Amino acid sequence: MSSTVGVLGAGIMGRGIAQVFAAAGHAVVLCDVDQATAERGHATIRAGLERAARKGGGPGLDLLERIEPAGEVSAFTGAGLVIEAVPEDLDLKHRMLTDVAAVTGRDTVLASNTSALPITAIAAGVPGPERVIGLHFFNPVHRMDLVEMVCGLQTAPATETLARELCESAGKVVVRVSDRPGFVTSRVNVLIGNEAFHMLSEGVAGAEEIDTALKHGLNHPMGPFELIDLVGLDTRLSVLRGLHESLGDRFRPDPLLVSLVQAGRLGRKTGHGVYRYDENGKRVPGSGDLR
Ligand SMILES: NC(=O)c1ccc[n+]([C@@H]2O[C@H](COP(=O)([O-])OP(=O)(O)OC[C@H]3O[C@@H](n4cnc5c(N)ncnc54)[C@H](O)[C@@H]3O)[C@@H](O)[C@H]2O)c1
Repeated sequence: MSSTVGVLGAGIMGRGIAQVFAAAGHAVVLCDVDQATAERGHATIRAGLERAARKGGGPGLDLLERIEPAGEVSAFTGAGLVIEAVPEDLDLKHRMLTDVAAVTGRDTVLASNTSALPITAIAAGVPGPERVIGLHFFNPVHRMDLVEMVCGLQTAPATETLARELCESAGKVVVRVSDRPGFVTSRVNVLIGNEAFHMLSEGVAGAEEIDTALKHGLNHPMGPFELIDLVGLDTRLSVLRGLHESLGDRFRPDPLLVSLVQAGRLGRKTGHGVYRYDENGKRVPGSGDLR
């Protein structure tokens, strides 16, 4: 089987996934809506590696040569594994994997990095649904070891084996979970984040105080608002909406989160979410002043 890995979507997650597979020695094709967007993704990976190298860390710049930007899914022909990391939208993901299925061999594993959408529904109607699986990576991908491997009703055991082997070859710890809404991690994580917004809206404490309390009192490595700004408020809202629909009222998105997304405050990627960030991505002191 080919060890070439295709990544569809050169956003936050796609770039991270491309980087870790390239760092593990795989050839990677990184595809987005067009060539220019894919090349911007490649340049962003380079900038991150250069930043890490200046601080004396990171895997080095050599891996960039193994990442080929592409503007068409036809570039995935010959890949052993293709992972989609396009926005959290069932129809879009289903459409994209159907397009990828048309240009890849029947033994290519087709994976979705969805945070919470059902793999069985994404796979339904994709030619060869037995090769579709969920591979849920975590942000930032180069620092977070876990991959939740989500098996849909149609996922074949051979698909599981190949997907596990490839993820482990990139140094990941793989946990197999069933195809239930939110899997394990998203289900817990979005509840914590939503509760943090409820507390902020009720005036229990300010954003910085809530973040500090969970880091220092509950040993969370990041506060819930720091994490939401990293993940993207739009992504978090999509996940909550999906879980609200499937699991009921306890996942109803907090109105403040909805308003922030409507205002375009999507987190670090737009420079403003719960907190504000300067042009170097540094948090502006005192900017967590939402009430
Ligand atoms: N952000 C996180 O922390 C995180 C963590 C785990 C999983 N996820 C999941 O990963 C997926 C991607 O999230 P993200 O945060 O990287 O999103 P993002 O908005 O940063 O990136 C999405 C990318 O997909 C591209 N895209 C959109 N439509 C496309 C198309 N038709 N063809 C090719 N590319 C297309 C966009 O141009 C963009 O580059 C989502 O399903 C999300 O739920 C996100």
